[in-house]
Amino acid sequence: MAPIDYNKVKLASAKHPKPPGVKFTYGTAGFRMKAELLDSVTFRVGILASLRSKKLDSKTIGVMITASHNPEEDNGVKLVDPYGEMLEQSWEEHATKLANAESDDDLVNVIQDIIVNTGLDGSNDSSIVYARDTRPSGPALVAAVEDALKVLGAKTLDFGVKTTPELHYVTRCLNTTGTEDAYGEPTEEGYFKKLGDAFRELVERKPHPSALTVDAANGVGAPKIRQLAEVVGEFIDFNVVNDDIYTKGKLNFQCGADFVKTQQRAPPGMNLVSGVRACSFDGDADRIVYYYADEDGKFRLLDGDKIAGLAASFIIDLVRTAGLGDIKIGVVQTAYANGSSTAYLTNVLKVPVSCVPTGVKHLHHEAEKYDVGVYFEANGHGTVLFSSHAINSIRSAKGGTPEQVEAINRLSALTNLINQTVGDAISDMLFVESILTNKQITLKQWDQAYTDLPNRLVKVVVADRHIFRTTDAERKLVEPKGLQDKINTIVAPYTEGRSFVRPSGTEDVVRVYAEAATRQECDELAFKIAGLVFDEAGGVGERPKEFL
Ligand SMILES: CC(=O)N[C@H]1[C@@H](OP(=O)(O)O)O[C@H](CO)[C@@H](O)[C@@H]1O
Ligand SMILES: [Mg+2]
Repeated sequence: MAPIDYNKVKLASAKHPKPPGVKFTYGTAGFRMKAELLDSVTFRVGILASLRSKKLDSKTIGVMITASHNPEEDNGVKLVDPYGEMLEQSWEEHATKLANAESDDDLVNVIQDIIVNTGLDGSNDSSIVYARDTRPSGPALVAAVEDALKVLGAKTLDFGVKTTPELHYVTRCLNTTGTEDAYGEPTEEGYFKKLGDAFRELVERKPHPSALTVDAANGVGAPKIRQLAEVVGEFIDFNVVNDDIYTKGKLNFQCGADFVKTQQRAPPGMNLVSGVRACSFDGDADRIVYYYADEDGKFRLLDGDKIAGLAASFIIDLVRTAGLGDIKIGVVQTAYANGSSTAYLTNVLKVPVSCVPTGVKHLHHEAEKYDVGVYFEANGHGTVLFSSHAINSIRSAKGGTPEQVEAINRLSALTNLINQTVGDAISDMLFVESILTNKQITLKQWDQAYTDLPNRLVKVVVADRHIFRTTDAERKLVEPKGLQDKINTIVAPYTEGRSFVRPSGTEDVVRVYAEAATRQECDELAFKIAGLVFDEAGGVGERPKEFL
């Protein structure tokens, strides 16, 4: 217990000056931008982490240095709350204010304001765990965080080069060790052992599938899959590609989950012939998409929506077989979920589906409302949350018949296999593999659950995207006034047509999404709506072109 020494803070801060005039915002994914602009930001995020820990009775806070699927020259930093969740939203504003303090004196003022506003005790102890992905800019940014933590006397644990979900996992473990909510061993070995044991429980005694090609985006997922292979290698062969974490410029370049989802094709160089099973991680391994080539060699994507459908149908069957009918299952999506996936969940699986605004924190919170909440963004970020009611029901269930006992054991293993703190490419991959193994189905059979409607996502650059305001989980525009009526008129004649417009939370663009019964109708619709937005809302640069 020691009060904050503001002179020391100022001296340390002087070594991490804020680039004048730059405006920083703690957004959906924390701070993210060109790495060269981030030194002062990471130093200050170190301060914020310590304050957050002081506020929460010295619980351990996580700091992750990553820019996920962004280009290699970018980096970013975000905080993880004690149970492995994203930083509480009300603190995002404190993060933004700290990052934007122009001088060392301003910084001290902002710290003092945060202390007063949040009623925290500045002399409390603080505890921080931090990690980074494989970006070359990572070590220097970690050093900036360490400078801040040192000056505030925080207890620290350097978790090294890790995936984002590993950091979320360890943060929760550190805060629950010795309690009845104990989440696991707070080490990387503990993480792999937890996943490995659960996977073994789910797949042993079943015929193994063929090898899985894993595109690691030339990122941190590559070394981690090798470590995973040491614990699950007897059940599954991984063929890791795009695993070069050393050559400059390769991270996320023409590979990874974001490339595959947006380009709707395999990474160049991957030999995706019929019969190959493949998946892609993103740069910090918290997203995954699957894909394969059909008999004609045509690329087929199994995105986050398909994973949600597979997961929900598997869990519904297990819960039913286990006789645990009081466990209520729900699925959470965003407006970007393919209309066919929503129809499949609603009409075939008959499971409640909620639609929430874009961004994992919205999905996570909504999923907490169910006993078992499955959430996935179409881009492949998602997980399954089991409420304490569900976990208690599963753990205390006995089961009469062998089928019941087996279903209960499977559900219990799933609660350990699935990383419930955040979407996790490694955990989600093992989850999907265990379902495919249990059902003894191929990627093609999984794909046949429903057929995606052709869809297109277009970016439109406008003078000021902040004039766009939405409602109804971002599916309707409230402002600019009158624009939604015009969109409705354009969409109306299209079979199964749907289109919505919203400002991006991570890029300076407006996103236009469209889907319709055929590729041609979909592209025509996307083109018309993008053109409408450009014409009516101050489009900048080139007017959106027709898709050929
Ligand atoms: C259409 C789309 O994929 N949007 C992404 C993107 O958000 P935007 O607000 O659309 O820029 O980045 C978010 C953070 O990574 C991710 O959660 C989200 O799914
Ligand atoms: Mg990511």
